[in-house]
Amino acid sequence: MKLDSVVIVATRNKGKVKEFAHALAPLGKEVRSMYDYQGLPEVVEDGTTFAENALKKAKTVGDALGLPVLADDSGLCVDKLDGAPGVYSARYAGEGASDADNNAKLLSELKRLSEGEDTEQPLLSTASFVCSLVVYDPNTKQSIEAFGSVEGWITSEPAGDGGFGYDPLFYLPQFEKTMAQLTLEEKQAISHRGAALRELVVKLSNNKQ
Ligand SMILES: O=P(O)(O)OP(=O)(O)OP(=O)(O)OC[C@H]1O[C@@H](n2cnc3c(O)ncnc32)[C@H](O)[C@@H]1O
Ligand SMILES: [Mg+2]
Repeated sequence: MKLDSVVIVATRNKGKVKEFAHALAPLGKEVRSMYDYQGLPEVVEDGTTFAENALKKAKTVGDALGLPVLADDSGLCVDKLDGAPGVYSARYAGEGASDADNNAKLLSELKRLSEGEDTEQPLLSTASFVCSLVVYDPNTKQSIEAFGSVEGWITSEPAGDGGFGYDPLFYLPQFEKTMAQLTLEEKQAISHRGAALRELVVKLSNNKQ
């Protein structure tokens, strides 16, 4: 399997679309998303793992279009919250929640846990962003998977307006910045999605089917 010059990503997340378009442009690829096709089925993200949900997205959309499709299921795992919000990251504050709602919920959960601690710390917990990617070809039923992650801290002081989702709360000590303060290039070089995409490109180039 190999990626066509038009890469269809089974997503409705515009932040993801922007990152994939930016990352794949140097490889001569144009990115399309679910916004570019009419009448696609909704994907029910009821898997218990990121990989399961990514495969479900790629299969649902790939089967509907009859074309190979790339899908991304990703999220934030916060150590002090035992890995939450995890696969529920997009709907942490409820179905249809905005990024702002989810970020507010995350801060309130973490602040509740640190109540009574005598020192006021801006860094509330270690955390990781994780990303499962799957490319699925409905013609051969073959799928190829890749995974990436990045470690950081949740900060009580949101900063930056780049990226999307939980980026303003995800602090990277090595940069002394949040993910939302990085450029698209900088984010891609260190992010879960960047790492997963690099792994996927290697796997695809080694794949002879
Ligand atoms: O399912 P699709 O249509 O791809 O879009 P989505 O936004 O619902 O995406 P997910 O189901 O994979 O949920 C992942 C959530 O995790 C968060 N997330 C994932 N990657 C992120 C990133 O790079 N930066 C910040 N937050 C991220 C963000 O809140 C996402 O909504
Ligand atoms: Mg989703």
